Amino acid sequence: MKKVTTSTLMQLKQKGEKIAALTAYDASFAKMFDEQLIDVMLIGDSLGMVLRGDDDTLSVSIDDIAYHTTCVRKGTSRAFVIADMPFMSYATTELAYTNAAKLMASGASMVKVEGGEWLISTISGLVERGIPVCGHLGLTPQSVHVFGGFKVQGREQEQAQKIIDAAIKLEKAGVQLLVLECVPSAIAKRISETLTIPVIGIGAGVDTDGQILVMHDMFGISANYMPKFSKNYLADCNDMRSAVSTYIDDVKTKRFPGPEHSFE
Ligand SMILES: Nc1nc(=O)c2c([nH]1)NC[C@@H]1CN(c3ccc(C(=O)N[C@@H](CCC(=O)O)C(=O)O)cc3)CN21
Ligand SMILES: CC(C)C(=O)C(=O)O
Ligand SMILES: [Mg+2]
Repeated sequence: MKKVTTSTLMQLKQKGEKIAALTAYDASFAKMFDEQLIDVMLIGDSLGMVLRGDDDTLSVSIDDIAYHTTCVRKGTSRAFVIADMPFMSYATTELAYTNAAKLMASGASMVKVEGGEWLISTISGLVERGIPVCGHLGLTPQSVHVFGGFKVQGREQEQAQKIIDAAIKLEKAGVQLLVLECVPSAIAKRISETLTIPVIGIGAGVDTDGQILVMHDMFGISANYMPKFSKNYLADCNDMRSAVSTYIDDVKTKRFPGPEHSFE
């Protein structure tokens, strides 16, 4: 089967076809998601919360992500695999190079970093050295203590404009994909229309170029809590494979997310 690449994702956006993504942390689930034709799998630093049971993502290490990336890579034959750079692993450009190299060597095809303006030179340096980068704006969970909680971002005009400007700058710096988390749907729509690269939303409304969920939320089994933007796809089918394929189908047909999973 033909592998999903950055060009495939770009083509999906150009054709107006939605990108379906899930987090994955091990080979068995990765294989199941891959067989159901998920487009993208992310080894998220959310593993600190859903696997380890922490209240935030801050204590996840580069070795944690590298280990789970190895696991996911072994279960994947088609999907595009992205690995999160954990908290402080890209605090300087030099650190970013060393740590991104570890994740690529573990089987990632792209790394994801949280932040805007301050990351521009790090991102262009990574891309110039051959490491594809995914941006992440809006609610960036590694800044939870700066935000004072997991709160929707971009509700005030000035803050919204900052996110829009950052998205444009990230694209210019060379990111080939952007995750937008917990921002008002109208802002996510505007950014998705403005950028050439695909925008994948989580709690960002139905008008982004794709959707991502934490797999445990999609199965309704998360240890801590269930964010409003998630949906339990096991609730009315009782079969994991059907839950995954219904989620993918709902993303492709824009049945997910509904207004009840989105913010104004
Ligand atoms: N299980 C899980 N799901 C996630 O989506 C997720 C993680 N863990 N860990 C890493 C980050 C943290 N995320 C979170 C966590 C909580 C909220 C939350 O409680 N949001 C409120 C909105 C609050 C507001 O209105 O400002 C909500 O009601 O959903 C949002 C994102 C997203 N990511
Ligand atoms: C929620 C997604 C986008 C993420 O960054 C994670 O799972 O860590
Ligand atoms: Mg993350």
